Amino acid sequence: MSPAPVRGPEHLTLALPKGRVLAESAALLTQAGLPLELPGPSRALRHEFPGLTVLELRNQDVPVYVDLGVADFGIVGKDVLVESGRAVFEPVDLRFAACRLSLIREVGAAGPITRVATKYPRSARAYLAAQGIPAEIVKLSGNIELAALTGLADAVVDLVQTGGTLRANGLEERDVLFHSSARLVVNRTALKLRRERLRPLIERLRELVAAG
Ligand SMILES: Nc1ncnc2c1ncn2[C@@H]1O[C@H](COP(=O)(O)OP(=O)(O)OP(=O)(O)O)[C@@H](O)[C@H]1O
Ligand SMILES: O=P(O)(O)OC[C@H]1O[C@H](OP(=O)(O)OP(=O)(O)O)[C@H](O)[C@@H]1O
Repeated sequence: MSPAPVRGPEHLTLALPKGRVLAESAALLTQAGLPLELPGPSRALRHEFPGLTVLELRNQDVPVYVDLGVADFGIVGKDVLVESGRAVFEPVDLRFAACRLSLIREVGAAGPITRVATKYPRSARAYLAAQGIPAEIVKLSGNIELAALTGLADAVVDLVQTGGTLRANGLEERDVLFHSSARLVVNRTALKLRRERLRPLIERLRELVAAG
């Protein structure tokens, strides 16, 4: 493990997820005054700007980097944050990437739920326990809806936004576990050590979100 570079309190390290959250995060942070111009398609995983390092991560890794303090702050979906179980400070609901985590079955499916497929086992387990449903949970990595279509599972827990994926596949939403949107997350120690930069940034993001 190479030692982490020593950075002064004026330097910030930001964790951003690849994928659908990236572009809007970069646009919002630019509006908030960060010197952030991510390159187009590139294999680079770390980008350096004046006073700012940006790490490009998988969604699930953002809470890990922020909680362990390798990144001072980041942006990630509430769904991923809940699933991570990490108690990072979550000062701003950024409102974009809005969707919900739902229980889904084939249209008209009846009978008990005995096996549930999901990318969100922790959230699914908590929900099933609260409902008193003693189902097995199968962790999958993507295209979760296919598990209900193929009989791998008799229900799935997955994200719904427009409902287009459900309609296209003869599935229906039976319950909503919780609503999700992108969140600003901040390492608690960094908030103290780098407060002169992080506090104004949090305030600016709050204002931008409130202004819609
Ligand atoms: N259809 C959707 N509409 C709106 N927001 C969504 C939708 N699907 C996912 N999201 C939100 O955007 C986040 C990132 O989604 P994305 O599709 O980029 O991740 P992914 O490619 O499935 O994840 P990874 O490859 O990192 O496992 C999700 O965690 C969720 O908060
Ligand atoms: O209600 P909708 O508007 O159809 O959106 C929901 C779909 O969007 C996400 O998938 P995504 O397109 O990111 O593909 P993925 O399964 O590879 O994550 C999610 O997993 C659902 O499948």
